[in-house]
This record gives sequence, C-alpha cells and structure tokens, in this order.
Amino acid sequence: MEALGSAKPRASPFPAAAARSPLPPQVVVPASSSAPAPSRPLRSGPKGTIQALARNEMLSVVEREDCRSVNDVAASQGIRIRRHCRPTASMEEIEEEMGAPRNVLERIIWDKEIEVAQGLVSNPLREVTECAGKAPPTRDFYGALVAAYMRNGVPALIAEVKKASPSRGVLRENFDAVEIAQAYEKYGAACLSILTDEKYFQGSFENLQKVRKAGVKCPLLCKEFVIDEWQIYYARSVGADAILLIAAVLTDADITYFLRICKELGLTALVEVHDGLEMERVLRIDGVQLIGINNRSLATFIVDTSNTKRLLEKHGDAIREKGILVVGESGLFNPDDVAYVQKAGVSAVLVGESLVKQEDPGRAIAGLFGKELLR
Ligand SMILES: O=P(O)(O)OC[C@@H](O)[C@@H](O)c1c[nH]c2ccccc12
Repeated sequence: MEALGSAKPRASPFPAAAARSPLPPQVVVPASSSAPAPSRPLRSGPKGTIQALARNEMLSVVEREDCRSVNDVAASQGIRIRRHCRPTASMEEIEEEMGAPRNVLERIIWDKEIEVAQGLVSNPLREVTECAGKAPPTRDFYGALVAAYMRNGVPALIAEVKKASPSRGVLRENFDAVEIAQAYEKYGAACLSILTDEKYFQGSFENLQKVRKAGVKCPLLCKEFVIDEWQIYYARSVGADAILLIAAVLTDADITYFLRICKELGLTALVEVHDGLEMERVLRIDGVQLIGINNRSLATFIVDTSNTKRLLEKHGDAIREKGILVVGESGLFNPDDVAYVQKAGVSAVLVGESLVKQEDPGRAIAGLFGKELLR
C-alpha cells in the first residue's frame, strides 16, 4: 500500500476527545474552523462577556472548559498525565498556561497532541480510515506469541526496533530498521515492536511500513503514544498488526473505545500498565487479551524488574481467570532476567536495548535466552 499523502499541515482541528464532547452539538467546533486559539489567558468579565468574544475565542473557551473536564475525569481515575487540548498553540504558550510538564511522559503527550492534530490535517481521518479498511489483513499477534511460547518453553520474544530513547539516548548509530527486523525474525523473534514516535525515540511510521513491505512475516506492534483514534487507523493503514495502549495516559473510556476500534480493524491491543492502580483499572475493562507490565516508569525512567513479580503476585489469579496473556516489558538483559519474569508468570517479553545495542541484534537473541530459539 502506498504512503498516505503528506500535505503541509495547516491549522489543526481539535482532538478527538473534543469531538466526543458531552457539550451540545452547537458548540462543537466545525471542521472548517481553522483559527488558532489565542495565546493570552481567558478573559474574565461581567456576565455576557462571552457573547462579545470573537467566535474563535469563544471556541477556545469551550475547548479549554472541555479539556478541564477531560483532565478531571482522568485525575479521578488516578491518571497524573494532563492534556493541554491546545493543538494550535506553541509549547511556550501552553507552558505559560499550564506550567512545565510534570514529567517526561507528560511532555511526550503534550507534543503528541500537537503532532496528532497536524497529522489529522495532512491525512484526514476519513482518508486514513478508508486506507486502513483496504490494508491487507492483520497477522495474529496474540496467536504468534502463544505458538512461540509452546514451541520454545521460554517466553515468546517481541523484539523491539528502537533507535533511541529519552532515558538512554541513541542506542545504535548505524540504524537500519529493516535489517534489524529481518535479523530478529531470522533468529526466532515471535513478533516485532516498531517504535514510531519521532521526537523522543527517533522512530517513524515509515519504518513500520518499510519493515512490512520488506516481507517480514512476524506480526508488528506499532509502539506509539496513542491518544487519538486517528493514530490507530493510521498504524493499521501502514501495516500494523497490534498497537500499544498506555494506561498511564488513557482513561477507562478511552481504553474501552480504542479496544473497540482495534477489534473492528483486527488489531491486537497490548495494554500497558506500570502499577497496581493501572492494573486494577485494566482488569475491570472487558475485552483485554494482552497486558504488558512495564518495568520502567515512563515518568521517572526507573527500571525495576521486581515490578512484574509484585504485580503478578497480587493480580495473577484474576489475570489467569480472564485468560489474559502477560508481557514482561523493559530492562531485560540476560537469561536470568528472562527466567525471573517467566517464573513470575509472563508468557512473553518485550526487549529493545539489550538486543539493539549489540553488533548483531539477531544473534544477540540466543544470548538473551541462553539458547537458540526455534522459528
Ligand atoms: O529497551 P528495553 O529496556 O528492553 O525496553 C523495551 C520496551 O519495553 C520499551 O521500549 C517500552 C515499553 N513501553 C514503552 C512505551 C513507550 C515507549 C517505549 C516503551
């Protein structure tokens, strides 16, 4: 399938959350609205002032009120990441209003809001959904993990194509996504994870598409910070078979809604949690098949593999009862690490750094597991 168009971004539409706003339809921003939100703070004034505001300013008021309720709902679920909902403002303007982001994850999400809005302009949702609908069928990500686990008796490998990260910097200078993906496949990876975030991980959707087009057969996870349905359709349109949903940034309603879209598209969702609260939230949501436990906090970057053990000790029974498969994510470097998370109850592992940093990332797989994997 050909790449989607890449017209220069004009002004951005509002995020999908606003389109699903509970506000009455007459105040939802029409698609034709292209006026950027004003940078100064909200005006306060006598009753009726709002009627006197220019239309775009009024819409901006609506946008921010709506955003406040979005952030309130998130906070009530224990989510600490806020949205700015001002995709046309500059980061300085956003920080002037909201203060600096509280941590790296929040900064990534704030950038992502702007990026998604620009993506929606260059590749409108209708075109992207059409493209996603016409894409060749998905490969069975979940099934590939189960089969590999049975075949090898060690957790199935989701090998990550990862050039850099905010915590580790550039992991590999000479980076060829297709070459790495082919090497991973050759040496027994069950599935691949392709980082698509450009700004913080130096990844791209283009890498995902290139790997798919190069004939790699492993199912592909689009490793993205999903905050909007557009990203899911876009991922599918370039060949993704699975997508990451991060509980630390998504409300229960968002996860439920995105799972529905995934189901429609035949995509597997890997729902990522880092702590007990996120795990409890995710276990209450119907239709989750795959939970990833991230040993790295995306807020502080602290890596602790005992996180997987702790969460599975507490929630293992509920997880097994629901037939959910668990992926141990991040900070795994050697056979002891793999054995440790396997004993804790994971059926698959997601590994980037320890493979991608080695001269030959394919051969590094045998080093990680202490044996060669069967394909
Ligand atoms: O490179 P590591 O430590 O092996 O980690 C891989 C993967 O788990 C990590 O890249 C990751 C897990 N969840 C994420 C969410 C966004 C970005 C990256 C990630």
